[in-house]
Amino acid sequence: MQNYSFDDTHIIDMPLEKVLTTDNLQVFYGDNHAMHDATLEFPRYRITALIGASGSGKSTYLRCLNRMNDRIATVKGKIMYRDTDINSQNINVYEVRKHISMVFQRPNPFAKSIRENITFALKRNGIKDKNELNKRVEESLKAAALWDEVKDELDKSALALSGGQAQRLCIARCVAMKPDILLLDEPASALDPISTAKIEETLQQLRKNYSIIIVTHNMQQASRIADYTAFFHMGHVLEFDETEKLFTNPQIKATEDYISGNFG
Ligand SMILES: Nc1ncnc2c1ncn2[C@@H]1O[C@H](COP(=O)(O)OP(=O)(O)OP(=O)(O)O)[C@@H](O)[C@H]1O
Repeated sequence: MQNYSFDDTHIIDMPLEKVLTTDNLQVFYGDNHAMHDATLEFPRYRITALIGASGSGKSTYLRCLNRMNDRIATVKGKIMYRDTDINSQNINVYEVRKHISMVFQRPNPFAKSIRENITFALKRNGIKDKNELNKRVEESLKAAALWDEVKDELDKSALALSGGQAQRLCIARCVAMKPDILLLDEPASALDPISTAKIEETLQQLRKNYSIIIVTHNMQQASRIADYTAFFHMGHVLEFDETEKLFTNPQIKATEDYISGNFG
């Protein structure tokens, strides 16, 4: 692979209201310094895509944002959310995850009914009122564009759903807790094109009420849905800009080579 300078970067300051920022974020898996100095600002009510080749550090970075790397890696630097550094030691990570929720690559519904997939965390957080629970089930399934398909079978097993439906259920499960930020790690990579399109539509709708950060390998997907895009290369963020600018007029050679398929 061609050597690109890690000093040559183009990272814009976020002109919109910020929902989350990382300041000099670094991640170590033992001796492997997997993420170097990631300093980024994420906008509220927008979609930001993280792109880059396999192993460039996208998932590593994303997992830091709601402390999913605890016990796996050493994470240094600041992650500022509502004036609090959520990367500091004294933070309750379960509280963090109520505000910053993660959807994984493979749909992972619980072996419970569709309804219970949604209500499980709500009940654990003290919501017992049946009407409130029913309301949250309906609202979150509607937000994830799944309600019309499952409203008559809420008590059936979630394991009977298709992959695309199961992934939308996982999104609904997050949304039911009313987080601020949704993190998605390649949520459509295991899905067919129709299910992928449905997930993309769902994310476009969710963007009105949530701030979304999505890892994707799919550059068309990033250019279709993301307002801002960050390009990762070998554990460095080399470029961050409005998606349209990054794809039509990249400022960094590595980004240009990656998006034009001349990488490696
Ligand atoms: N749990 C882990 N333990 C040790 N090293 C890890 C772990 N997860 C990732 N790494 C290493 O961190 C680096 C970045 O990997 P990461 O999975 O974050 O990249 P990525 O850009 O998300 O790749 P992909 O697109 O293939 O998912 C790689 O060198 C990888 O081997």
